[in-house]
Amino acid sequence: MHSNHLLLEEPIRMASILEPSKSSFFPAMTKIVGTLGPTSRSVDVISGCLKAGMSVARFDFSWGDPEYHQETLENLRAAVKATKKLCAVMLDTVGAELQVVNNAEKTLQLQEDGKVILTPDHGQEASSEILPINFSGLSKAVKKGDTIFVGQYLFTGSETTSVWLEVDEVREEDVVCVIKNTATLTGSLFTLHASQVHIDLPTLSDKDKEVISTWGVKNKIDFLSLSYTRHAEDVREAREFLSKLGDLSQTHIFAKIENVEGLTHFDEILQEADGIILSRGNLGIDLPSEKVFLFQKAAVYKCNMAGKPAVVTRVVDSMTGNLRPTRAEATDVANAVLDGSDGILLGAETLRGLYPIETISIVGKICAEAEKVFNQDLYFKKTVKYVGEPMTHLESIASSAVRAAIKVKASVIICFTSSGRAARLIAKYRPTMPVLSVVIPRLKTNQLKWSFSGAFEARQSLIVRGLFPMLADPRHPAESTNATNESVLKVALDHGKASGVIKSHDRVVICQKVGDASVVKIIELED
Ligand SMILES: Nc1ncnc2c1ncn2[C@@H]1O[C@H](COP(=O)(O)OP(=O)(O)O)[C@@H](O)[C@H]1O
Ligand SMILES: C=C(OP(=O)(O)O)C(=O)O
Ligand SMILES: [K+]
Ligand SMILES: [Mg+2]
Repeated sequence: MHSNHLLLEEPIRMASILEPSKSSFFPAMTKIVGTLGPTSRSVDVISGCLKAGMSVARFDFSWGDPEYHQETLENLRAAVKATKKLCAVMLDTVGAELQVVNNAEKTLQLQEDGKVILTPDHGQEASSEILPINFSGLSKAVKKGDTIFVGQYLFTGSETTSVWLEVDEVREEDVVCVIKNTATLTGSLFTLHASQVHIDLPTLSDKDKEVISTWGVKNKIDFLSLSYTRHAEDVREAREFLSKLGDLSQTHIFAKIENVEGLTHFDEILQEADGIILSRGNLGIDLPSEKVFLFQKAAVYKCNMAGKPAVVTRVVDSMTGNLRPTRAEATDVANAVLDGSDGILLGAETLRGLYPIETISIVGKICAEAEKVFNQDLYFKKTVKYVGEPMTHLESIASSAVRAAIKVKASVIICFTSSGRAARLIAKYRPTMPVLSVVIPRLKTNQLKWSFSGAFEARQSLIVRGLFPMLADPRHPAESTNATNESVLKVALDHGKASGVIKSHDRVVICQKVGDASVVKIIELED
C-alpha cells in the first residue's frame, strides 16, 4: 500500500499505471461505511461485506422498524465473529426529513407538465394527483418557482425513478406543483427535498429520541449520524441527550451536512461534532451542480486540519443495479480520497443494491490506488503549518512518529492509546503506512460496578483513514510499566505478522509512554 509511492505532481510513466496493484491485507486505508438493508442483511452477505472492507455498518432509521434493524444487527454480530473483522455500528436518524405518507406503498406515475398537490397528511391516500406529506409547514416555507425533489433515495430529478417539481401555487396548507419530468415512483419510502428552504422540524425528532434511547442504548451504538444538522446547537442538543443515556455518553456524533443551511454554519458545526458526513445526496441537489466539488474540497480540508473524520456519501449510485461503476463515479471516488476523505459511505448501493459486496470491493480498490498517489509530503507540510507553534506535546510526538516512519520506510506505526487520542493524531498526519492502534483498556467504575473501557475507543477508530484498532487484553493494566509495554507490543507485532502487514526485517515505529515520557521508537525486526 505504501510501496512504490507515485506522485501525480511528477511525471508518471504511463506504463506504470498498468502495473497490477499488489494485494494487501487491508483493502484500503480509506474506510467504507455500508448501509445494511434488504439485500445486505444475511450473515453470508454481511460476512462478504466485512471481508471486502466494510468497517462501519449504518442502520438508517428513515425506514424499517427497530425489530427489523435488530435482526440485521444480530446477523452483523454473527458475521463479525465468523470473519474476525471488527465493525462499528452507526445509527442514522430521520431528523428533519420530509416524507410522502404512502402506507399502502403504492407505485405512483407522474407525468411531465402535469400537476401534483403536496398536502399535509390528513389520512388521504397517495396518488398521481396528490401526495400527502409528514409536514404541515411546507406551504409557509416555499414560494412560487421553488424546486422540490421527490424520490426513492436516489433522487436526482434527471431520471425516471424520481421527480423534479416546481412550485406553481400555494393554497392554504397545500402546495401545487408542476411536474418537470415523467417518472414512476416505486418502493417503500419517498423522501422530499425542498431546495434551499428552512424546514421547521427538529433535528432530533421524537421518534429519533425514542429509537436512540431504546435500540441505541441496547446496542451501545458507536456513532450517531445526525441527519440534517443545520446548526452547532443541533449537535450540542444531541450530545446533551446522549450524555444522559449511560454508555452512549461515549457515542461519537457525526453531523450530516445535507443542505445550504448546514454548509453556512459548517465551522461551528465542525467544532462541536466528532466527525462530518458530507451528505451529497441532499446537498448535491441543494447546491448548484457547479458548486458541489468546491464544498467537498473546502469541507474535507477543514475536517483534516481539525483532525476529525470526513465521510463522503453517494459515490457509486449506478452500482445499485450494475456490477461496474461509471467512469465519472470511479473518478469521483478517487478524487474524494485525494481530497483527504477518511471514509466513503455507501447507501442504496449496499442497502438495496444488487451487488453490495462487489460495490465495497471496487470502491476499496479505487481508494487504494488513489492513496498511492496522495501527496503526503505536501499534506504533511500544510498540516504542520496550519497547526503552528508551539504544538502540544502529543501532536508533536504524533507528527514526528509519522515523519520518522516515512523516513525509515516503516511498514506500520504501532500506537498505544487508551482514549484513542494519540492514534487519531497520528492518523491526522496521513501516514502512508497503516497505524495499528493498540487500545489498552482502563478499569473504570460508575459507582455500581467495575468495567473496562476500550471497546468504544477501538471501534470508533474504524472510521478514521489509516487506523486499524486492536483491543489489548484487559489483564494488561493501563498503567504503563516497561514489562507490560513489552508484552503488549509483542502481541501487537504478532497480530501484525499474522495479518501480513509486518514481515521479518521490517522497521516498525512505536508510539508509547514509558514512565511519564511519551516516546517514539524505531525498531527493526529479526526473523
Ligand atoms: N497504556 C499505555 N501504555 C503505554 N503508552 C500509552 C498508553 N496509553 C497511552 N499511551 C501513550 O501515551 C501518550 C498519550 O496518548 P493518549 O492517547 O492521549 O493517552 P490517553 O489514552 O491516556 O489519553 C501517547 O504517546 C500514547 O502512545
Ligand atoms: C446519505 C445521505 O442521506 P440519507 O440519510 O437520506 O441517505 C445523503 O443525503 O447523502
Ligand atoms: K436518515
Ligand atoms: Mg440525505
